[in-house]
Amino acid sequence: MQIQAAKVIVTSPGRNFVTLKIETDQGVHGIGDATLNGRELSVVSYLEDHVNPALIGKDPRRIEDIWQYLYRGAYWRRGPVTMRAIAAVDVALWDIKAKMAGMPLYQLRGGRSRDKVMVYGHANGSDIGETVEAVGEYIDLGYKAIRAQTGVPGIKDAYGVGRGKLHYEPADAELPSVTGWDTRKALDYVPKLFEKLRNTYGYDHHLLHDGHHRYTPQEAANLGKMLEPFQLFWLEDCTAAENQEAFKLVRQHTVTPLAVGEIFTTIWDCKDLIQNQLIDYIRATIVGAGGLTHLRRIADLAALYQVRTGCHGATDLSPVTMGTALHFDTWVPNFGIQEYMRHTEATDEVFPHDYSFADGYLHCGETPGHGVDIDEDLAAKYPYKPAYLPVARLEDGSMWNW
Ligand SMILES: O=C(O)C(=O)C[C@H](O)[C@H](O)CO
Ligand SMILES: [Mg+2]
Repeated sequence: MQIQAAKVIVTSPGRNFVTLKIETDQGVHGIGDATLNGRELSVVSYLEDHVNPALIGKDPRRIEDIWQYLYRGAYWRRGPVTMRAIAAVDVALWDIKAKMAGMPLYQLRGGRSRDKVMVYGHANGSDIGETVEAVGEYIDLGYKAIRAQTGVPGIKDAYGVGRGKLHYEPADAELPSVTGWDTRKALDYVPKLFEKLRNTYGYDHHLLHDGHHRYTPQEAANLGKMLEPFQLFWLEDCTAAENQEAFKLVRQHTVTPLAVGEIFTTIWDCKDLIQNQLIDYIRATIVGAGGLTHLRRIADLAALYQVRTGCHGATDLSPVTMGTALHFDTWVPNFGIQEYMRHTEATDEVFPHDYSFADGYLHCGETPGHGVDIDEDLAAKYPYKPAYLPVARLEDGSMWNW
């Protein structure tokens, strides 16, 4: 069996997605997601110029060997561009293998560990009142877990505050737009949101919050401590995770559970936080961290330390990643939760898929493979549109973490 063709499809049904399609001499094809929000074309070039030519003629069943060939063979290791390209190849090959086996992907991983996958949705509003209302709408939709973000008086376009109710899309400008940040104001306002949420809806639902790398370790510890009475499911990216020693300070001061890892690209980024038990949930995901082959290693390491998974699932991860993540989530023993931001209808049409949402849970389908495909004719109707994530600046003009 041989790989006959590998092509990259760029489409923008509301936002940009990069998809790799691998075709075999047996008529079976597989697809993988290679989307890197705001830097999409760099992965297109990595695949078209440096990876795809080397795939032709290879045996698509040798997934592990091809993974190692692309990782070790590049010499230049890790990084978001390399690892997304590898992830796209890896997922397309697993799709092919599962289709050849006539099985849904989770069966090849070892079968079901659970019946359904608990997800969290994104509730946001321009102030506490609006966010409380948005959380209520998610509760009405059946969600068991909800991430709550609020605008903060005095901060221009605080992180996480979308324009629509169910869809949140920060990458919306041809050049990065400038948003603001002020830790003092956020530390005063955010705990009040969670107090109001618990007073309004009680403690039956899981609540989550994303600090989006903005607090210093001391400020993050302070926030975690102030949020303790409201029993969050997790506080995410409370401080930047380049210097992972910093998490010791956060951990010493708060028992609020911590989640990190949506920008991690390999097990090496996760290792110290996991082994030192400085986090409770690892957010690495299929497209970000080298595909199913590599994410499974991260999950197994995490299991040794009672760290659970919480795969990133924002809208910049295509339905291909969501479908594959759901097969992973259905199998992985140390599952925690799955993020689920709904894609737009146009995106769902371009990527027909068999997963479905009911009562706060996502269910992966039983179609052989990962259950997601791409309608190439429809995809061609939505050409690439440059779109960037915003940047953040403090009031005095200093650059800050977006
Ligand atoms: O979903 C989250 O937790 C995020 O932080 C979303 C990110 O801002 C988004 O994926 C960036 O492209
Ligand atoms: Mg996040």
